[in-house]
Parts: sequence; structure tokens; C-alpha cells
Amino acid sequence: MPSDLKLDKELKDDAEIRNLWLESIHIRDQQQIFKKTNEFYDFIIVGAGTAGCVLARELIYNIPNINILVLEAGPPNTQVNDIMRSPCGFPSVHRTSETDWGYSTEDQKMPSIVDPTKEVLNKGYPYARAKVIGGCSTVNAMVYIRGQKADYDLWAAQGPEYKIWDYEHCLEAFKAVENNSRKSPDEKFKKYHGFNGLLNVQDSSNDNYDILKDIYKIANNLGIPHNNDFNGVRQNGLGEHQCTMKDGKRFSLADGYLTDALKKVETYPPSKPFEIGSPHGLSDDAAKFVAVNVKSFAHMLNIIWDEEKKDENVAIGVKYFYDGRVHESFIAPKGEVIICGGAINSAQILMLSGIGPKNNLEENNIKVRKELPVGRNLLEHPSCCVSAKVSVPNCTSASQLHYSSNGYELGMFYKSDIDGKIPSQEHFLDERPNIQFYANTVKLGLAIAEPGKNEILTLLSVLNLPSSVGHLELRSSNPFIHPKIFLNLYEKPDDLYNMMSSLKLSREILKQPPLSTVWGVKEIGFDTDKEMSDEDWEQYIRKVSITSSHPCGTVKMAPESQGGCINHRLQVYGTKNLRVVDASIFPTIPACNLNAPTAMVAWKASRLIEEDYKNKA
Ligand SMILES: Cc1cc2nc3c(=O)[nH]c(=O)nc-3n(C[C@H](O)[C@H](O)[C@H](O)COP(=O)(O)OP(=O)(O)OC[C@H]3O[C@@H](n4cnc5c(N)ncnc54)[C@H](O)[C@@H]3O)c2cc1C
Repeated sequence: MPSDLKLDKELKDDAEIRNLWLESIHIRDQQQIFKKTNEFYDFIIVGAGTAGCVLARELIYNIPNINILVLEAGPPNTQVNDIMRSPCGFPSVHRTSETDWGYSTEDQKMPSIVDPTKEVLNKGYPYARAKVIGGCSTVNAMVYIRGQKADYDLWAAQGPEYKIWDYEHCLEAFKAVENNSRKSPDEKFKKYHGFNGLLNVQDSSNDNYDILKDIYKIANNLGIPHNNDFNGVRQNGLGEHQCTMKDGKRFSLADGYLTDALKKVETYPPSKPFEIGSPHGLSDDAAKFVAVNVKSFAHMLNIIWDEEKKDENVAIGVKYFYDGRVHESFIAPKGEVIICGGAINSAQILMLSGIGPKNNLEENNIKVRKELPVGRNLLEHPSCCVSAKVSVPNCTSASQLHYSSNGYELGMFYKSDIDGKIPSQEHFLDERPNIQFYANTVKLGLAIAEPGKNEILTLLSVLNLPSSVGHLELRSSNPFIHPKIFLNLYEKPDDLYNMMSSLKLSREILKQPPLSTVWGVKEIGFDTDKEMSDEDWEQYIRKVSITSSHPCGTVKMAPESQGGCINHRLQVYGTKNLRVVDASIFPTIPACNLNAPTAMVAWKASRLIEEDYKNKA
């Protein structure tokens, strides 16, 4: 390799890598000058996030005599430090450049919902996506929620073959992944939970602030029922979220699944028709090797296709940037390339490999191999809050925050009013709630303006069943250049009015004693002398809203005629040996945080892949 291409092994700065790529490697790569390795694997998994970790472990323990390569663009999780492990460190960890892709959404002008003759602006903002072993499960808020029965029955309603995705089938997978440590669970709880999986889930070990306990009382007085299991019979009600933690510390899918996968040592039959390196230095005994080879700082660039079978789009390997140069690894005869890069990157990888919308590919000079609506169905949960100052000193200060508190313990699920009015008692009892409400002391929204100066209470509403749909598209054929992300939040009227309804309820809660009396709570950002018009609300919502960092749906699992990119077995249409397994495959967004459903999808995918592998001659 020419010395001018040599990168410092420790170099992790994306900008430098990107420049180097632009200046030299890209050109040489086009001329096919890159290092040839003779690495063959049964499965190449791209992305060691929530899905990639579960998949690697489940495949390696269920299919005998295989080897797997896992490529992860980010650092190893040995770099996961105490702050990332500590639940109370959550609000800062997803903003670090070391472990985040650094995406931003695009500014978007659109017609106002309230007065379509006017234009409104959705300002673009940073969009957290983890770049580290464990993916977003290493940086997320650890709330463990799975969604509602109706979410998955909707996936299954797409055709008879989609039956495998109905709630009953998904529940089996949720339980298989879960290791719930609730003390003395009753029979009802046992019916909905698993106790032998590798993902640790626990009740909060943290005692709530007194101010949050008073919110419980107020909500109860308003007629919101109590719920001690949001993943059980029904989701609606008020209670505490369970969290993906063990002994009060963050527990990622890498901790549970990848660690276990790396313990697997295979004995290879001598007849195995390909060479294999000894990735973890076990070469003393040539017949044995660690069966899962994980490479961190390994950025996949695109898929290698079999050029002899051009029309069939047969994936035979991947190209990736690692240790300062471009490498390629191939799959064995029955093997597969499985993309687990998350909802933004999986779509980008497919498009860079020639699979996606024709116009966007052609404008970036990428040869179209298969035209599919990749990136078109970008779904997200918008969230918005009402923040308030609290006049009792030190009642929410950091000194009181427990190490094991993620700040998101208290939760409430209810249905909002589609006309934008305060929800009534009927809404609180509705069994298809569309709002997930958190009360916490995290500084969000307008409260950010005065960090550290005030005691803050934040009432956060998340629109769990939004109608608006965004999309993403390539900005460049350069794999290191970020795609354009358009979220289209509140493009549809019902999203705006549902959010309005929930925020009105938040303001109502803040007016109730003892919040308004004992705690001296005063909301921020509202003119109390003036009635808010719908137009005022629209302005407020567009200004204060953030996302939940829950992108999904960009490589939709659906019939091709219905805008699908992959079939019910997660195979990419018009290709061979290629699947996508992560949050991008969700046809519709479930009413929950997305870590648990993504792990569930990966567990189910492992069974489908195993079946197909065993059926191949
Ligand atoms: C700040 C934040 C808070 C959240 N809070 C919660 C919560 O409380 N509860 C919850 O359930 N969910 C939460 N989520 C969402 C949830 O964690 C994610 O939806 C889920 O982890 C997605 O899993 P995934 O496998 O699809 O993708 P990811 O976990 O993002 O994994 C994708 C992996 O692929 C790697 N990758 C991508 N492209 C390449 C490439 N070209 N080459 C090599 N590797 C690549 C990435 O670096 C990443 O590690 C949160 C997410 C964020 C960001």
C-alpha cells in the first residue's frame, strides 16, 4: 500500500477520514486498487447496534459450524465509560462526537396547518444516531417499552405470509430476548414477560422526587388509571417505566448479546472450502477459532455484487474502510450479507449499492440495480414539552439525582383529542393511546435557555402514532457524506392537533395544587394573560419540538406493490443473499421506544435466516 494512503491507526476523526477519502482513496478504489484479503464468512453483519448484536449471537448459537464477520463503524464498547454506563449520564452521552454520527435534519418550510396561506419553518436540528458497538442501545434513555398489540397486528395484516409478524408471534420473540428481574411477578406479569433472555430489564431502583410523586396524585385525580406494566394487558395509564438496566447500570445489547456471541468457539471441519484467519489469536489450535469476528472502526462502503450474474443482483461480499484502507470480505456459498446499520445508514448503504429511487441514484451517478423506494418511509415520534420553573430550592437539583436514574421513570399513556382540546376521562381509558407522557427534571425545550440556574420540571409529550411521513435521500455517492434527512414533522393536521391537546393537558397539570401552591411552579414560554390561539400553538410546537431519536421504516417490510423494499422474510426485492434487519424494516411505527421492538425483529430474523440456511442445498 502506498505510504501516502497510510492512516494513523488511532485516527478516528471523521472529517480527516472523509478528506482522505475524497482526495485519494475514492479514485484508487474506482480503479480497483485495494487490498485483497481472502476472507470468507457465512454471514457478514454490517452494524453492531441493537439488531446486529442480537442477530450475531442468535445465529452463532443456532447454526453449527459457521463464522460471522461483524463490521462496526464506531469504536469498541471498551470505550464505553462510566458516564455512559450510569443512567443519570444519559442526557449528555448521545451528544458526544466520539460515538455519534453527527447527523442533522434539514430545515423545512411547509404550509401552516392552521392557516395554509402562510408558510412555517421546521428548523433542522441535530439527530442523534449512535456510532459505537451496541449502537443506540449504548446511548439511549433505556426505557423498555414494546408497543401495543395493534401495532404488530397491523404489520401482519399486509398479507397471509405476514402472519409471522402478528402480536402473538412477536410476543414470543419479545419474551425470548428479555430477562426481567421484577421481584415476585404475578401470573399476569409472567404471561407477558421473559426471564431467560440476555437483555436485562428491571424496575426502577430509584425513588422518585417528591415533586414527581405529586404529579402521580394529580394525574390520578384527573381520572388517569394506574398501570404497573406498560408491556402487559394494556398500555394506557400512569406508572413507572421498566428500564434496560442491570443493578442500576445501563445494559446494552452489546453487553447481553455480543459479549455472549464472542464466547462461542467453533471447531471447523477440515473440509471447509475457504480460508479463515484467526481473528482473536487462537491460532495455536488451527481447527478452532472464535466464530464471530468483530471489527470496530470498520465503515462499510457498499455491497460487492457478482458481476457475472449482473441481472440477478447477487450479493457476494462487502467493501469497507478499515485501518486506513479499503478492504473487501466475501460470503461463503450459502452465506448472506445482512445490513443492520439502523434506519438512516441501512437506507444509505442500499442506495450507495444501487438499490433505491432511480432519480436520486442517477443524480448522484450511481448505477441503478434495482429501483425501490428506499428511504421514502421515514417515520419518527415527534415530541414537545411544557417546561416550568420550580421555586423550592434544590428540589430537582443534580445533587439529588440518583446514579441509577435516567430521569424518565414516570410515564403516562393516554389518547389525545384530535380537535386539539384537553383530553377527557374517556381518552384516558382508551386502549389505543397515542401519547407517551414523561414528567421529569431533565432540561428540555425552552428550559435549556437557563441551564443550571433554575429548578426545572419538564412535562414531555411524545406523539406515538403520528401520521406524517418523512424521507431521506443521498446527498452524494461518497459514503462519508451524510444523507439529507427530511422529517416532515406535523405535516398532517392530526399530528399538530393531537400534540396541542396533550400540551394543553400538561399546562392544566401545572395549574393544579400542590404544584401551583407548595412547589410554586411557573410555566415558561407562555403569556398567561393571553389565550393561546391555534396559530400561537402551531408556532410554539414547531419552535419547541424535538424528536425522540426513533427513526424507522426507511427499508419498509411490505409487498413491493405497497411501497415495500423487503419481503416478510426481510430479503431485499430483486436481489439475492441480501437482507436488512433493524428498525428500518418497520412498516409502521410502533407506539413505544424502539429498542425492544428492534431486538425482537432481530431475534425473529435469526430464526428466518436459520431456516433458509438449513434449506439451502
Ligand atoms: C438519544 C436516544 C435515546 C433513545 N432512547 C430510547 C429509549 O429510552 N428506549 C428505547 O427503547 N429506545 C430508545 N432509543 C431508540 C433505540 O435505541 C433505537 O431505535 C435502536 O437502538 C435502533 O437499533 P438499530 O439496530 O436499528 O440501529 P443502531 O442501534 O443505531 O445500530 C446501527 C449500528 O450500525 C452501525 N453502522 C451504521 N452504518 C455503518 C456502516 N456503513 N458500516 C459499519 N457500521 C455501520 C452504527 O454505527 C450503529 O452502531 C433512543 C435512541 C437515541 C439515539
